[in-house]
Amino acid sequence: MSRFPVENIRNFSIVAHVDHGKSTLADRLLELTGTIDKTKNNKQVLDKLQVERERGITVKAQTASLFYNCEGKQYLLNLIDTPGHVDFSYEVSRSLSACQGVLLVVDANEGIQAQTVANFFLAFEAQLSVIPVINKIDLKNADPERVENQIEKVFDIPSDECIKISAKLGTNVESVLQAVIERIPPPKVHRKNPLRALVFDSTFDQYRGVIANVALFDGVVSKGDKIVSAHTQKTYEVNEVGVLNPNEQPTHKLYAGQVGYLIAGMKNVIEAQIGDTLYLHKQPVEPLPGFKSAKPMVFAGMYPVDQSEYNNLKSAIEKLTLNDSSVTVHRDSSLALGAGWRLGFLGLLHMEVFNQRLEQEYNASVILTTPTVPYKAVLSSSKLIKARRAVQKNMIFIDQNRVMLKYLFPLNEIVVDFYDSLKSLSSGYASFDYEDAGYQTAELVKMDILLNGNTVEELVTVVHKDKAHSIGKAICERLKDSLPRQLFEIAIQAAIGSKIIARETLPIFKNIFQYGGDITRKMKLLKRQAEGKKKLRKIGNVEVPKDAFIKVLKTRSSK
Ligand SMILES: Nc1nc2c(ncn2[C@@H]2O[C@H](COP(=O)(O)OP(=O)(O)OP(=O)(O)O)[C@@H](O)[C@H]2O)c(=O)[nH]1
Repeated sequence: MSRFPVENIRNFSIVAHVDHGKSTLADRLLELTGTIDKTKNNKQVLDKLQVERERGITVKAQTASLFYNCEGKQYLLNLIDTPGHVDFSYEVSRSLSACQGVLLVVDANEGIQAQTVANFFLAFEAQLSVIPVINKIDLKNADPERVENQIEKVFDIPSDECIKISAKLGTNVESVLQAVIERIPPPKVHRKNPLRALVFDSTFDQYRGVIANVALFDGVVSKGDKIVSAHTQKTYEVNEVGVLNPNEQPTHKLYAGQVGYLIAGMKNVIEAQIGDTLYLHKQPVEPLPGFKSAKPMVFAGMYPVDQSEYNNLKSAIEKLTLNDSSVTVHRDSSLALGAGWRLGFLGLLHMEVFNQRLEQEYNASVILTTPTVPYKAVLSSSKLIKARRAVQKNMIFIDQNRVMLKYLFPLNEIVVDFYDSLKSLSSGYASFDYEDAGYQTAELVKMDILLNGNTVEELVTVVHKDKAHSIGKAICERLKDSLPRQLFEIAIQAAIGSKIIARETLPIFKNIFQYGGDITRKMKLLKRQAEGKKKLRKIGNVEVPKDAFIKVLKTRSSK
């Protein structure tokens, strides 16, 4: 790694609105620099997680070091591919701390969207060089000139600085690499100073412990060095250092200005804080500023399906939060569900992805309660508190066809279904981003869902008074559709305090043996029923499959 003096290093991120083509551009850059084989059908190579491949979205920022020859000089380019969805913007802001520039990718057909604006300002505030890249110029409806004008108008970047490419076909991608070298400055670091390494991400490997992604601001770190964590003041020996290429490739050393990984026998989340500074033993330094902590917007209770799984789930949550530090975790317990946690997420998609990763990567089976947002309640006998609707704050025309509107919304009106409704109403044209605007007063009620008179803890929710009836009715109808019939009638009710506001009745189950028929079919049915029982939760004497909770959650979204 000593072959790369600081002036031959460029650290940059790819940022964009969701689906504008970041991961596809990253594939082409990996191919062009020979990091991955060009002959293979490479698709979103840096999206390594199963959940990313299944959903076709990036949820985790990924780092790759590329080696590139330009005019006789060898460059080391450290690329960080970031997620586009608003729920994962915390990943973006952290990644930018290890960079001096960004490629701001904009779809040549869709033009500037909400996360394009949000990401531009993240980069601008961090004083990074911004290279606008207009992607998908191969599309029939592409209009790169219109997008150039938008970029000039909204971001004040001269249109001749835009690079027009097709990441899919590879058209003009080489000029992106040229621009990275010419327009992004090398990092401002000092190799002769004592080591200062920022931990900007980390993952947990079952055999090797914590693998920390580090950006070196000063000095050098070598295998065998004794290092100290500024956060815990614990000392460790470095077992391995290296670069991600895009898989781990050990190197004996990492030098200031470089980005790579480090393994030093850290075993848990408390030892490996994201934002921590590592320095050499006996050479203490002023720690780097670290990161603002993420502010969770959506909260849900999480419990093991089976209480004997509590410790396994605890360890799975700890390992996964190491890789996703934006999730907040507090111990919680419920009479009905036993011991569990209250988790805070940045949005509903974030919650779904976290749950899916727990199931896929840690084989955990969990019950999640209805997501809620935080409230501050002032107990008062008078009716002073008035509900507030969205209030328009301002309106800016981006060009003839596009307008940017700012509103003040109650958070619970937007986290669940707002984005989907906006997309369908605008035929996919409108996009959306949000930030916290503090607490407001509102008329809210706590709504219980009862099965034969017993409260279903997972479905207790806070709703606006005016919407309680329609949401309660929809939940009861959906529960009726998704609950299996049982040997007795079930009353499904929505209640506010002692007042019932909606009711459905699930009729009695008819035994399959009444119909006679093929014995093997009956055995199959019984076997399936027995397997299904493992995933059942008993509420009073009513058995509720886990799927039913998920279906009901989705009902709430559509109301
Ligand atoms: N026609 C065309 N399609 C492209 C181009 N670049 C990307 N795509 C397609 O656009 C879709 C989204 O591309 P991705 O690279 O996954 O987008 P992304 O910005 O990484 O998405 P997120 O990480 O989820 O935000 C995929 O179906 C790509 O095949 C391009 O240059 N031309």
